[in-house]
Amino acid sequence: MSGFLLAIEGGDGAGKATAAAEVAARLNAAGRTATVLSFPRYADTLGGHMLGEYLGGRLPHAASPRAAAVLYALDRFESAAVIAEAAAQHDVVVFDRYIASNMAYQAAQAAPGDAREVMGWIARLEIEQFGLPLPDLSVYLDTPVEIARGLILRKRRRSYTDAALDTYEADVALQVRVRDNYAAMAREGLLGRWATLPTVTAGALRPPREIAAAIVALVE
Ligand SMILES: Nc1ncnc2c1ncn2[C@@H]1O[C@H](COP(=O)(O)OP(=O)(O)O)[C@@H](O)[C@H]1O
Ligand SMILES: Cc1cn([C@H]2C[C@H](O)[C@@H](COP(=O)(O)OP(=O)(O)O)O2)c(=O)[nH]c1=O
Repeated sequence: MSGFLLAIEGGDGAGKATAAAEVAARLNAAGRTATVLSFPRYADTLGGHMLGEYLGGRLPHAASPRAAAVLYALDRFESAAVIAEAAAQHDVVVFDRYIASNMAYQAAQAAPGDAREVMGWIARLEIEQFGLPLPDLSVYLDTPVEIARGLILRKRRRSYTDAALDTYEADVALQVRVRDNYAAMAREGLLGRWATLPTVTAGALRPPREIAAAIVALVE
């Protein structure tokens, strides 16, 4: 594998998909080759299909954090060849969510005393057992929960649900714990190097091109 693996991370509605697309466009315009891989890959893997059922509330039982984590990890495990191919053919592969998403979200749903253990368990599952590559850099898009919520409501309809907010997005307390978990991962350098990028200055969202330029500067 040769390409630089850049993970864009953050809560729901933080602006990850927008930033990932802009970063790839900027890199391509500057003569580098870049591509975006978005996880979960709902339409492309068995794990992704099951996750669509789960997030759309169509599975009969709630899954425990570790069980849900296995589905997300399976979606990436099934995508290993696609990741390797993307990295072989591009200078930069931009992930719109990667392993840290699983750690942040599933630990946020574990019992408080079990959260750290769940994060470590997921990292070991995905890196050591499933053999997925570590990212070279993870960028945490730091968007306040109330602004992110407004952005979620602007998103187009998702493939797996007709609801404006999916099961996770509807839960504000969960989104706050997700933020805390990302902050801890970035502070402690779990899964490698991190950069935290505030997307709001003086109460206003920074334009996507400015956010993308800051990310490209970090990659370079
Ligand atoms: N920096 C920004 N300024 C204004 N609108 C944005 C910005 N980033 C994202 N959006 C809009 O907010 C919505 C959610 O953004 P998206 O990138 O899909 O978030 P995520 O992938 O983190 O869930 C989309 O409608 C998108 O066009
Ligand atoms: C990729 C990934 C996502 N998630 C969570 C975060 C989101 O709340 C949810 C769906 O991912 P998301 O990227 O928000 O999909 P969409 O933009 O189509 O709504 O899954 C995990 O818990 N683990 C993972 O590994």
